[in-house]
Amino acid sequence: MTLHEVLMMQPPYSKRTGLDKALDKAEAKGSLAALSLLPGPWAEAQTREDKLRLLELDWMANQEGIQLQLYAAYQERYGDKGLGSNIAVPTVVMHSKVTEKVSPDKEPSPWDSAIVQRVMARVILADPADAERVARIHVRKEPNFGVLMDSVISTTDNEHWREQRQHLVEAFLPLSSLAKILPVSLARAKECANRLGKMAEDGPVDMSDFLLHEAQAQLQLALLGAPESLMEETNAGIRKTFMFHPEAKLGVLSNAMKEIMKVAQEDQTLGLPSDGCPVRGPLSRALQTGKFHASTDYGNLLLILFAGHDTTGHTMTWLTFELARNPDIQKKVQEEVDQFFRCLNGRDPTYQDLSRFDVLDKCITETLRLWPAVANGTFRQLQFSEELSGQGGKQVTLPKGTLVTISNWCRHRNPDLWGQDADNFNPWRNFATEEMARVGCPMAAMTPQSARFSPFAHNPRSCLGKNFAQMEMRLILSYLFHKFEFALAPPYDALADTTIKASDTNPKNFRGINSGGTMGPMDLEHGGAVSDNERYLAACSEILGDKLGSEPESLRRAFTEKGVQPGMSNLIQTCLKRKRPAWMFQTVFCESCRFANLKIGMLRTDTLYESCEGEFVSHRGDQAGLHGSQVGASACVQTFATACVCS
Ligand code: HEM
Repeated sequence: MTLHEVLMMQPPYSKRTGLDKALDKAEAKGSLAALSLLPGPWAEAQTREDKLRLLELDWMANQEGIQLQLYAAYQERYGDKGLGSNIAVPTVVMHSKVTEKVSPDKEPSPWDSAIVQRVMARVILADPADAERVARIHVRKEPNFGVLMDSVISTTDNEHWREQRQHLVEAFLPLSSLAKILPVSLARAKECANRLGKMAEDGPVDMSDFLLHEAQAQLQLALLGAPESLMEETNAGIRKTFMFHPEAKLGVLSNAMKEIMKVAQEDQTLGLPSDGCPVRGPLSRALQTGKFHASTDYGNLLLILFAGHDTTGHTMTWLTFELARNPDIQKKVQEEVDQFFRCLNGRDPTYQDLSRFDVLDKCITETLRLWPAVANGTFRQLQFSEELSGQGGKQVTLPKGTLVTISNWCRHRNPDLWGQDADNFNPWRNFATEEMARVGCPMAAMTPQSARFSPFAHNPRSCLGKNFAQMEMRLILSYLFHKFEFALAPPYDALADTTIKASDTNPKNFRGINSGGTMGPMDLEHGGAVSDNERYLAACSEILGDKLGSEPESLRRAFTEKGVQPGMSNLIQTCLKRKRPAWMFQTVFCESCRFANLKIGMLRTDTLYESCEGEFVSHRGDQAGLHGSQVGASACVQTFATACVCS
């Protein structure tokens, strides 16, 4: 099993055991210093109760996928530059931490890490100049992607990042790699248009699911060189696991990874440009030839299976959604793609041909602005102290180690940067030259970016897969808009003329759900919001007052009628009374298959407090039938279950 699969067994809301202690520790360690330097909700939190409520709301908003909208509401309420205000928020983070005691007979190593929760301050950088500068010079990541081990996206060691990046980048070179694998991508794009035609015969199609499937297919077939049968077998299962779908099955993701690794190891026809043979499945080849530790290869495959499909699938879904809402623009795209195919006069497009698009380019760029699939942008931890813009234009100095989120959401939606129509889809807006992608030429390697726009993050730690994403999106979308006209089916048709605002904190309204790292559309057919949003609504209304209209009042009444006091502190206290054991993980690597085994250990919460200084880990292992004997107070952790995929 992968750690991601184990996390899938967690309840939607973590048990808040120890939040009080964690807050004490954070205050004692100075981890909340940024909260007094920048505007934000903390200044209004008069009592300890208020502070705990803020932390609980932040956690719940995260679980609901609405955290960025909440931050936008904070910016409008507490900052003096609206969505352009740098603010600071208190938050509960999940950080990976090298564990000293995970195995008594073994020295700690970077990949023996546990996921720990801490209370910390997070700065949301929204001032465009500050955002760009910090992204470019503070390359060090926050350690919040522990599930991905020490992969290129997650490593906090800048040298290790550089080595991986230099090695993997060859698979994404526009002319020497992508142009060579385009025929595989193209064949799948044609197939996808046929597939949609058949599906549409039975009525409306869930385009989000369809496009996520196609993006996963493109990734496996073209970049990883996997056989079609393996792709079809694993596609849906991998996606369900990543989205914590209720039908997701344990072991599906790890078995798929094992099979894909096997192909990468055994298929002699795979090649990178530098191998001097035809380029095929270049990314699989790159994953095999890096000479990195197995934890790095494992993390990179896991990362690529997720980031390589989810981002692109969501971007294409948002684009289709916006064109369905804007039939005039859709018509212009259709005219352009029809003309594109006419010019080809029956031959297949090449990579260079993709440079002919203009309207489609503009629509993709506008989609990346309005609905940035990676809406969080990037998470950094300051490598040295940094001066940036505070309230009233005053410069403030943030200490080294401060957590900084260079969020795309607020900068991409800021009317001061984009005009009063910032919440609307307008591909004709005045994008700067450096914001537009150039696809199909050597310049395609450039990252589309500016101070106000960074859908793929800023260089040097920008997206590695952007060139592939730009290529596959143009292929898929040109075939789809050549063949089909898209309209919104019920219940989505009700959204035809609505403006979806960046700071709408009501989880019941249609919105982007930013969960698991990417922002996809809310599913109106299967219950809408993720979970439990009455608690979120009540907490949100306590903190943002009238932001949610009258609804919270009726909820409050409903709570009172049932004899339940609304307010998060009750929930926290209830959890505190129930002392539950917690879980810890260690991943070790099999000598023969270099693949991961996950060891699952159980911790006593009281022991954990002593050993981990107020940090806590909690998982619902008991619900997954992973019972083990509880260890004595003297030992910190006992490994009792090993899930090996090499058998
Ligand atoms: C529209 C599609 C995509 C968008 C909007 C996107 C966006 C991003 C963003 C914002 C980051 C920075 C994240 C962070 O710092 O935490 C990133 C990193 C990354 N992306 Fe993408 N991505 C897309 C497609 C892809 C694809 C198709 C792949 C692989 C096949 C990929 C692979 C990566 C990798 C490996 C990194 C880490 C780079 C590093 O840290 O040096 N992405 N992406």
